[in-house]
Amino acid sequence: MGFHCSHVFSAHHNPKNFLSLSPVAAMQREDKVRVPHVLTVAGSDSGAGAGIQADLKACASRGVYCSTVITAVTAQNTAGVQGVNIVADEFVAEQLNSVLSDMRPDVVKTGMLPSIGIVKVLCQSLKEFPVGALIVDPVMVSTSGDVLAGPSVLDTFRQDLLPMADIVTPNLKEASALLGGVSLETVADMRSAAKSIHDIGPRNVLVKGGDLPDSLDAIDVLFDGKDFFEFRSSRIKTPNTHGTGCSLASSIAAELAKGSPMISAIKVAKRYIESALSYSKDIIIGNGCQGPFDHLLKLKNNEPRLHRQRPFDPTDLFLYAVTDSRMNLKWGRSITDGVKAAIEGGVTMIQLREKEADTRDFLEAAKACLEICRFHGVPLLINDRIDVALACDADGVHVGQCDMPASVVRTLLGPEKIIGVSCKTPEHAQQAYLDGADYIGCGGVFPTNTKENNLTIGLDGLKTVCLASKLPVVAIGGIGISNAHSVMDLSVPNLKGVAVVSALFDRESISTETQKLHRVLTESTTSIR
Ligand SMILES: Cc1ncc(COP(=O)(O)OP(=O)(O)O)c(N)n1
Ligand SMILES: Cc1ncsc1CCOP(=O)(O)O
Ligand SMILES: [Mg+2]
Repeated sequence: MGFHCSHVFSAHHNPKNFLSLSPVAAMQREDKVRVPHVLTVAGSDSGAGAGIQADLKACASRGVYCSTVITAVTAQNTAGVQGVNIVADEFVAEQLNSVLSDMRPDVVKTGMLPSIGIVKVLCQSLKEFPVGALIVDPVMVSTSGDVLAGPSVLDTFRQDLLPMADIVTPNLKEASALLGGVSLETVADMRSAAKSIHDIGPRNVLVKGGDLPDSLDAIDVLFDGKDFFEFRSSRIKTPNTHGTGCSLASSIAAELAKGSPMISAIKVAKRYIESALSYSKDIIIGNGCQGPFDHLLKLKNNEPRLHRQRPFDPTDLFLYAVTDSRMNLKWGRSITDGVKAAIEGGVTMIQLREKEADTRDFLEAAKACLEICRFHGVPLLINDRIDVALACDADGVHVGQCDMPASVVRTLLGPEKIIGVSCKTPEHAQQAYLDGADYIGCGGVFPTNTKENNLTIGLDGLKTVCLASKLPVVAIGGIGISNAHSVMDLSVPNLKGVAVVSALFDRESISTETQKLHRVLTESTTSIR
């Protein structure tokens, strides 16, 4: 099917057709955003640690679009390369034509180029469709020691490809191979290798010293034809380094595609790889001696114990405890003690609302509370502070009309986290729904001393907002044992519970008051049914 398709379009017969937009199509694009784009020309790694798959992940993680031309399909895992199937030159040419003629990548990055024909086809395509920058990662031997591009390709590499490159990024073995087998053991050797490779024609040469013996740092040397630059990063002790070369080159490509100058592109790319390696140092994927790393810095958090076990359930809003640093101070309690007592009394959701706390103390308290809440299966949200929520991986945040807009919070926190928004009017409720919130907090229902200058909307105001809201609602403001039933007696289906501060935390025994309030709420909801 794919074969037929590519021939039906026959892009390479008339590539200009792809480039000239009709006035209508051009107009439709006027208000659109052009995104930075890297094309990677490389081999596929079935283990997905290196090659095309690493390039895709690195670019995605750096916020750059990545298209792919596949030069070879390898059977590969964490133990090594078991097989290589080289793609025919003509089909590499067809892929190149398809992408270059239509999508206009800003930067081309090359990896495994396993045949002379493929190198020649690539050089030809780049002459036909020039790009902003060409990064050549001269992949010859895999980190497991398997040969990915034989010596026969080297001459074509040197004669045709390297003179077109804006930067070439050999490791010590590759630099040595490009120079006919010289031995490279010191930073001084790397410098002279960079200079010799520069004589072949690339604008910049980055010799990577990751394999340099006896060094605490990973040192890379750049020569730009005039000056030498050294880039150091700490050597991360981990077996999970498969694909670092490909990923570094594609990250440099990504930064160049965004418009960065070469030196800053290399600096940013190295920092990114260092963080990803450090984050991934303990992950286990595969049984071989060299595992992949986690480009997106996400996998570790999947440990079930550390994760919220279930998606947001509106019944969690039933008895929602909101902490208050001043009340804790008044009663001489820590935040964690307050949270423990509220859970003991039966709260169904917790929000840390610590307006006075220093950020560092707040984060530490949030982490400790999160551990307690995860253990008891109670969702924990952070009031106002998206940074703290992100740093401790809380279950969500609650924001008000003057805080960060919920749509921005959703982008920052991702699709799974719980987002609550304070609403006083039907318009607020409508906007919260459009912004991707999960619930709304509506109040102050009754007068309160906990939040200054807060407008009281009464039970009528609460009912109006509930009826206009497509989201579940929790009522807040001056609610306690004496009036909680009047809130629940409104019996609007999407009013799911009450959020309380002083009725729990400005009391001698948090757990006793929580139990009492829980009973009141249960009694009013059963009497409604
Ligand atoms: C459940 C719930 N509802 C409303 C609020 C109030 O949030 P906001 O309007 O942002 O005011 P502050 O709490 O930040 O003073 C809330 N915190 N929780
Ligand atoms: C944070 C907030 N938002 C609206 S009213 C309120 C304070 C609620 O505190 P209390 O339950 O002590 O009245
Ligand atoms: Mg707020």
